[in-house]
Amino acid sequence: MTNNDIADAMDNKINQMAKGITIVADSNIASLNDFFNHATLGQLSGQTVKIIPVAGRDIDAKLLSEVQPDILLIRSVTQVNEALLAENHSVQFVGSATIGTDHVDQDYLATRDITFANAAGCSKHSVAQYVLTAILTLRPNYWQQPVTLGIIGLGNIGSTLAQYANDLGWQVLGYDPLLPSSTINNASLEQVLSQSNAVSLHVPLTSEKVDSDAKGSDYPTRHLINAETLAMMPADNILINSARGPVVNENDLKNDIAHTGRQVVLDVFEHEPTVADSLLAKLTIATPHIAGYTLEGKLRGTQIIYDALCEKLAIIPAQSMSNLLPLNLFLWSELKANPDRLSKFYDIMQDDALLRSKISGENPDKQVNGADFDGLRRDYHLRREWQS
Ligand SMILES: NC(=O)C1=CN([C@@H]2O[C@H](COP(=O)(O)OP(=O)(O)OC[C@H]3O[C@@H](n4cnc5c(N)ncnc54)[C@H](O)[C@@H]3O)[C@@H](O)[C@H]2O)C=CC1
Ligand SMILES: O=C(O)C(=O)[C@H](O)COP(=O)(O)O
Repeated sequence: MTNNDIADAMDNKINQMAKGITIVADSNIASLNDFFNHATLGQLSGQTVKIIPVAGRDIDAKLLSEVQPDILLIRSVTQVNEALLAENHSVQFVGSATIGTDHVDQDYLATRDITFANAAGCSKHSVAQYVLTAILTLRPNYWQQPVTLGIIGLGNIGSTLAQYANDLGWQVLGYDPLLPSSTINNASLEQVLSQSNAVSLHVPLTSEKVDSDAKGSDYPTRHLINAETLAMMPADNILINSARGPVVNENDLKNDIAHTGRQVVLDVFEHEPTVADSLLAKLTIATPHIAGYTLEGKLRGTQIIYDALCEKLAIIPAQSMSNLLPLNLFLWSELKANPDRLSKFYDIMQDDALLRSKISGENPDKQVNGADFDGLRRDYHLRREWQS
């Protein structure tokens, strides 16, 4: 690019901004049009707003090169990196309405001076409630008896789950090498795996550090659960993964279940969005990456990136999820007093049955295919977050 080209590109950009804001957004973002419209952005910034909703997996380099949007709003299924943005010269803000950020190359965005925001903590109660529901559906006696819950990763979700566990009178054994020790961060990985009745994973997906690569972690989580760590778990210890699929080595998991008969609950899968029947058939509960999919969890995700965009545009937010939420009658105190109402609060076995119904008998590989997995997520039923 010559200096003249750069000057032309900048002129084009200034003209475009004068015309308005163009947003390409994952159509699965909850209440997209309620948060991102002329009244909530345009009037305040003095620009028109054009929003282009696209299925998350269809947001690609070609589209972003043709449309040249100013804003990109995504969820977890869009990989944001140099390959996606190399031919785009316009994006100034990327917002992901998710907690996880493993799909975003934040270092690359920084080299392009693109602001990034994610929705930290947005569905922490929803995911914690999913985990409790799974455990208490499989072991209803745990409502009344002493239980040791192992939690790996004690950030927003893990620590919220620990609060519910303490509220039920359970003991928590937690492991998080990146946080100081505490009443819940109180054990080694081996102790958590070997001494709990159920172990739940709440870590981000991270890889090993390679040479001086700053992206890796000193405590990588990819395949953290493998043949060696599974061997530390007694056979009657439940394993729950609602973090990211590749945290668990699925081949090792299949072997472990074949030998131990362990009860395993997966919401996320190593080869998502496809799920092989050879794995699904061995799982006690399987759901299509919906642990955080309550109305509240999804709306909070949208709210957080909307607020971050308003900050970027230097405008005061004009929309709030409280305007969009219907009355919520699901009270944690009521459920605790009436454990038999659990399936009315959240019927996790219905989600399990829907996923299993997508196994195609005609397909020799027998698997849930990606379109069906994504369809279940797109058309997910209304689920509410329990209130404290
Ligand atoms: N299934 C679903 O619907 C959802 C899944 N998630 C997943 O859950 C993950 C956790 O979410 P949050 O708790 O909100 O994240 P967070 O960032 O608040 O906490 C993650 C914790 O994991 C710890 N950690 C990192 N490496 C570790 C290791 N090797 N061993 C033990 N601990 C380690 C960190 O120190 C941190 O405290 C997200 O990164 C996302 O991938 C999040 C929301 C919904
Ligand atoms: O927040 C996260 O991290 C999640 O895993 C999401 O709840 C999953 O949602 P999608 O972005 O995949 O819809």
